[in-house]
Order: sequence, then C-alpha cells, then structure tokens
Amino acid sequence: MLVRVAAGIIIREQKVFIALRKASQHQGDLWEFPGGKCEAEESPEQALARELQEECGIVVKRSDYFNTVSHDYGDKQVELVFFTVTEFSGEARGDEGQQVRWVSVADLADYSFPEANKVIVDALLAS
Ligand SMILES: Nc1nc2c([nH]c(=O)n2[C@@H]2O[C@H](COP(=O)(O)OP(=O)(O)OP(=O)(O)O)[C@@H](O)[C@H]2O)c(=O)[nH]1
Ligand SMILES: [Mg+2]
Repeated sequence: MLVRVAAGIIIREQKVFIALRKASQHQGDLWEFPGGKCEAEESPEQALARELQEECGIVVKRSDYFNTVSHDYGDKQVELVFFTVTEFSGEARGDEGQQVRWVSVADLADYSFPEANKVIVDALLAS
C-alpha cells in the first residue's frame, strides 16, 4: 500500500510546530509535522492546506515545497511531501485532541519522529 502524504513544517518566530501522533495511529506516540493523506485528484499543496485546517485550525497563506521522502515501513509505504509554512492565519492548535508544541529548531533533536522524518529533521538542524 503506497500512500502519498503532505506535511507542513509550520514556522513562526524561529519555532516549529509539532504534534504527537496518537498511540492508535500508524507510527503512534511519535512526533510529526502535521498533515495527512492526499485524496484522489488533490495536489499535495491542496492536501496540506486542507489537513492543516482540519488538524490545526490554521488557514495556510504561504507554503513552499521543501523535500520529498519515500519510506517503506514494511506495513506501509509512504511518499511524504514536505512544505514549509511561513504565513497562515489563526492560532495553530491540536484540533483533534493531539498534544502540540512550538519548539526551537535545535530542540527538534530531543523529540522522536518516525523514521521517514530523519532526513527532514537533520536538514532543519543543519540550517
Ligand atoms: N502527518 C504526518 N505523517 C507522517 C509523518 N511522518 C511519517 O512517516 N508519516 C506517516 O504518513 C502517514 C499519513 O499520515 P496521517 O496518519 O497523518 O494521515 P491522515 O491525517 O490522513 O489521517 P488518518 O490516519 O486519520 O487517515 C502515516 O502512515 C504516518 O505514519 C509526518 O511528519 N507527518
Ligand atoms: Mg494526519
């Protein structure tokens, strides 16, 4: 099963917004950049805007392509399309009951992310 996912690296005042995946979800109890599956005929950018509105209550005003990561979890193959989100309206929050946090880029190193995120977190830490 190959799933295409759009995820947002939401940045404000040098901090990045991360959310904790629910224990019941795939790759549960790990931190993520919010986002979700692209629906049929939806571009990754459209999926990103929809998911961030649903999960975090923000309206994306500006997103820029960052990187694509393909990863095989064994039970699931994902193609993650990451965007930076630097302009949005609304206050980012956990609208699906998920724990959320604004963290400095350096502090991302202290959080556990799914394996596919490693290259993204490393790129941010190096930036
Ligand atoms: N949103 C998100 N998903 C990620 C990240 N890294 C990563 O491997 N994934 C994987 O991408 C897949 C899709 O994510 P999702 O569960 O958020 O999808 P969704 O919002 O449509 O929710 P759903 O599970 O309720 O249908 C999951 O298998 C998840 O493990 C990440 O940083 N953000
Ligand atoms: Mg999601």
